[in-house]
Amino acid sequence: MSRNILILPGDGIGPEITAEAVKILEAARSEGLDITLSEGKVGGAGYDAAGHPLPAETLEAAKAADAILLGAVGGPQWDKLGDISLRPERGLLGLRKELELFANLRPAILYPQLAEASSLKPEVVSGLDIMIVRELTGGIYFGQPRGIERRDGQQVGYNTYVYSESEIERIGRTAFEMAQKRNKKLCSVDKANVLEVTMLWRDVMERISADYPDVELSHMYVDNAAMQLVRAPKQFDVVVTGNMFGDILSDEAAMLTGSIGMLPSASLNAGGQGMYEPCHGSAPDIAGQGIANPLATILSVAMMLRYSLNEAAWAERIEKAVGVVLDEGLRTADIAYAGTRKVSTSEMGDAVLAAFKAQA
Ligand SMILES: NC(=O)C1=CN([C@@H]2O[C@H](COP(=O)(O)OP(=O)(O)OC[C@H]3O[C@@H](n4cnc5c(N)ncnc54)[C@H](O)[C@@H]3O)[C@@H](O)[C@H]2O)C=CC1
Ligand SMILES: CC(C)CC(=O)C(=O)O
Ligand SMILES: [Mg+2]
Repeated sequence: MSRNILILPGDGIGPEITAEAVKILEAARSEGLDITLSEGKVGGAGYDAAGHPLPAETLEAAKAADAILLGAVGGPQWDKLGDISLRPERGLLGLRKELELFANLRPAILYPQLAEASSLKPEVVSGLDIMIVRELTGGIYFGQPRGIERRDGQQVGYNTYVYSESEIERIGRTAFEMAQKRNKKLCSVDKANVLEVTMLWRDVMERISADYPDVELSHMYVDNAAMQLVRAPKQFDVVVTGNMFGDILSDEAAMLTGSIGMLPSASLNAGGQGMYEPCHGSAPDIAGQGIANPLATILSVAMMLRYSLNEAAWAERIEKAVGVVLDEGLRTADIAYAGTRKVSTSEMGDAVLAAFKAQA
């Protein structure tokens, strides 16, 4: 049966990078992978077309899709919208919440060819392979109450950091299962020395660890984790953390792999449906210049094939194609250094496509 994939390019560099990833999906389809592609609008593009960052038509198509590929949302032209519920980022948050995509997997893997592009010394990062498991539908990004209001003659802004036991338990179990499939080491990152919500987080992680006796559970405060990630990142294998800490730590981890343009992600719900997107944003500073790195988006397609479509062999072909192109010395500007050949977004996409086809 044909699997139905919804493409949501979004804003800024979103359309540029998803176009390169779609080339790979179309090549796979022409070689026999049974998929159907359709496209929708989200974020600022959704607002401009339909007056809402998550148009009803897009939400309906997303619910019906077997998997979604999203570029990125946001941009300065929409930051001025007075009604914050209409801003592009709310479209993305709405999609995550409506589809209950609570488990966000962000693998920070250093391709050996990019050791020199990493922000850290090659010996500190060589062989780096961390899986960050970020809770995606709760925490401070969703907690109520939230708002900005006048109190005592001045404006006060507030958000609520809230997690229920069941929300912590389900992301915890996802992380323990991931650790079981990998190196049986799980580090839970919290701020349990200050925040009650993360004291509960730590207690739940401890309680459920009894069901995974083969996994070694450790705990780390988020400030220390941020420091350890740049001091000795290879001490981590699977990291589980809440929505905001995971957002921040994964951008930090991206730089260990050479660039934010290298980090793919999968956002999964309990039914295995998934949305796949690069970890970066819409990069308005480079949008329209044809210089964005499409590899995080292309690698997100590999994650889609592995996690939602159960097509690991196709996923491996994509990952291998990326390796071939890096071996050839091709680099977008963000990962270029002396001795490599700087290429545009579409040249990089075409090179990956050629390396992908060469494995047919
Ligand atoms: N998942 C999403 O759709 C996300 C959306 N955003 C939105 O994106 C907009 C810009 O946010 P920023 O904080 O600037 O984060 P950003 O991730 O868009 O950009 C940060 C820096 O990384 C660079 N960069 C990002 N992706 C790149 C790529 N593929 N290749 C080369 N360089 C790349 C950018 O040029 C910029 O200098 C905002 O509106 C923000 O809300 C931010 C993060 C995630
Ligand atoms: C809603 C997004 C802008 C949050 C984000 O930065 C991310 O998911 O990486
Ligand atoms: Mg982010």
